[in-house]
Amino acid sequence: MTEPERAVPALSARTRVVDPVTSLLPLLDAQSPLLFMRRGEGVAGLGEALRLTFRGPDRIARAAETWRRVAAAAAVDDPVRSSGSGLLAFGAFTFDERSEFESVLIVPRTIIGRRDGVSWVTEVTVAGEDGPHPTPEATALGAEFRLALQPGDVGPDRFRELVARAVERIRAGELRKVVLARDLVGHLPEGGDLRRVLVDLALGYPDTWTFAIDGHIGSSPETLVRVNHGKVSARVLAGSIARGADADADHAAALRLATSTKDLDEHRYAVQSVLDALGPHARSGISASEIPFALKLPNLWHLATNIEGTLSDGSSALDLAAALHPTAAVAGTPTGRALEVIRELEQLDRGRYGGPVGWVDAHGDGKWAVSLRSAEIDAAGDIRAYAGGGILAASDPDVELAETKLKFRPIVEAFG
Ligand SMILES: C=C(O[C@H]1C=CC=C(C(=O)O)[C@@H]1O)C(=O)O
Repeated sequence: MTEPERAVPALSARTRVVDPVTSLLPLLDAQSPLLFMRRGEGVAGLGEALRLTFRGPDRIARAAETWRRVAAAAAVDDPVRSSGSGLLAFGAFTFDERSEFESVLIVPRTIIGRRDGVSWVTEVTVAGEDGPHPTPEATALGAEFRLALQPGDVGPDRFRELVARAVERIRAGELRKVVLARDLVGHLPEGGDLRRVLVDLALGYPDTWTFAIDGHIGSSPETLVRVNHGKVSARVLAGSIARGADADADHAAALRLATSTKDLDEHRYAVQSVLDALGPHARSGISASEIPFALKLPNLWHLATNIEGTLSDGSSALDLAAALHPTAAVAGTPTGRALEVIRELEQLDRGRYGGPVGWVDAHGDGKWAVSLRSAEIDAAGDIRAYAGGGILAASDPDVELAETKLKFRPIVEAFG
């Protein structure tokens, strides 16, 4: 059944340069922060001028189409012309089309941006409404809190069992790779200031995308897709190993990862899925380094490949997120079979974990990460965090469990 085209409001966005903002974090709303930031630069949002929600199989493509119409109907005055200035929508999309969670695009009333030493504020007005714009004002962080996240629906033993079952099915030839995840749960104390969690994530993992969108927060090292003036880029991650305890052990770990057939295979599937999805949108070619490099994070080494190209069809960053999701870094190979196996074995609602999170502007430029190292926090304060790993024929359940512990570290420590 096709959904009737929804009416879109006429938005006006006006951007102005402001005095340098030293940190975006104290400006955020403590309970419903909106943020997409890396190395201190990025965008933050206050209030909501527009909230669009999507569900089902075409949720990302429909969001891209609706956003195209919102942007076409909008009046944008943007003298700053930086990445993230002007009109934009933050978005968070579910991993699975069957999720109970909503996929959202949110246009804040006020957007604060920071890049290359320039800070700006964009005020968004909805035609026919001239409600007050929230004033970006730094406020003191609320009381510190510590909470211990506990095993959720897929506890450690069950996860090991699921990995073993997945390995059997891969060895039987049903599929080549599947990404299985497990969960941790907890409860946010009444009035808990989520900016405390974001500060820890941003300080502990400065080279990752720290995000907070519609109660979904995390720090992801993986760039799903970035579009800037017709150029497209992505960073694919898949294949992981623990950091070593000292410099020699650390170097040896990176070398082990870079020469591990299992991890190189796991990585190859993830890169191929991104090249296949981007290829039709960049006819003059997409370039990817032949050999992945080892990306150092505070908790892990990952195999990483940077991908670049020039768009040939005017796709927006959100169109490309729709084409790319789910990559083999979060689903598996072949995709359809991997999704079925994930549903059957995990029986978890991943929410927006593993889905695209980021922003798109009125020109279609934008930055989207794959939500990893992340958690859902609902209105009642219930928290569910997720971490997973790519399973192949050679996977060992104990090793995979240990890897998820490392992947949980950013979010566990930020809450703890
Ligand atoms: C699925 C996750 O990581 C993906 C991204 C990087 C490395 C991965 C791996 O080595 O398994 C996963 O594909 C996660 O962090 O929950």
